[in-house]
Amino acid sequence: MPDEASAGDYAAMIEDLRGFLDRLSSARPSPEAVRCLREALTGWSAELDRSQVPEHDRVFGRLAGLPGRGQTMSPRLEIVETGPDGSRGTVRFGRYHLGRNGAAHGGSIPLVFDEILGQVARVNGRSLARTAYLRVDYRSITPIDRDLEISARLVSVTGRKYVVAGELRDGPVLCAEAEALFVELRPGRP
Ligand SMILES: CCCCCCCCCCCC(=O)SCCNC(=O)CCNC(=O)[C@H](O)C(C)(C)COP(=O)(O)OP(=O)(O)OC[C@H]1O[C@@H](n2cnc3c(N)ncnc32)[C@H](O)[C@@H]1OP(=O)(O)O
Repeated sequence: MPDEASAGDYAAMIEDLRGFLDRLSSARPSPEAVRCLREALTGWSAELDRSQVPEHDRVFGRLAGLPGRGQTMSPRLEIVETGPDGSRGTVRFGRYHLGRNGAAHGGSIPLVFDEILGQVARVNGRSLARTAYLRVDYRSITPIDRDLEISARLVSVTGRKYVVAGELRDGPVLCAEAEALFVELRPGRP
């Protein structure tokens, strides 16, 4: 893991990357801009090729406590309260997550539920738990570009099985709800 100072830089860089992806996905760049962008990206890919590491040494997604834990795969999730029975926070779907007509892409919603529900299972699990199923009901469109409330609560624990439920709300409007089963891995299972 990076030290505290460089973790701060890394976190800021991830925020920049989110902003970049939002702008890219809502832009209609000129051919010249596309050429320049491609050149810059090729240069950065070559630079990053020089610092590739095994999974357990990487930084992406492993900065616990940071919004989105320092990754850009799922929408930006900020946990504001967490405990053994659940957690709640805010999530913001950017323009990058736009499906159509102002609504977030349906596939981006399970991503964020897997994150918050998985964290609740992990707090309760003695060891790593994996998602066995994740069911999402879409109740109303999920708007992009504003903070939404998201919550997760532990429903039951039966042996290695943790059932966790969640809700995504835009003020009084229920956008989506989810239920997932996490199964604690048997010892020695990868
Ligand atoms: C900073 C870091 C933060 C990190 C925080 C990060 C949070 C993000 C969390 C993300 C987590 C993921 O996305 S994980 C990635 C997506 N998931 C996966 O790849 C999982 C793939 N599936 C598997 O590996 C396996 O099927 C498991 C581990 C889920 C279960 O296998 P197993 O351990 O052999 O257990 P098994 O005997 O099959 O099942 C145990 C019990 O669960 C039940 N069970 C199993 N699957 C199901 C199912 N789909 N639906 C209903 N019930 C099921 C069985 O009937 C049984 O019940 P009974 O007979 O005992 O009553």
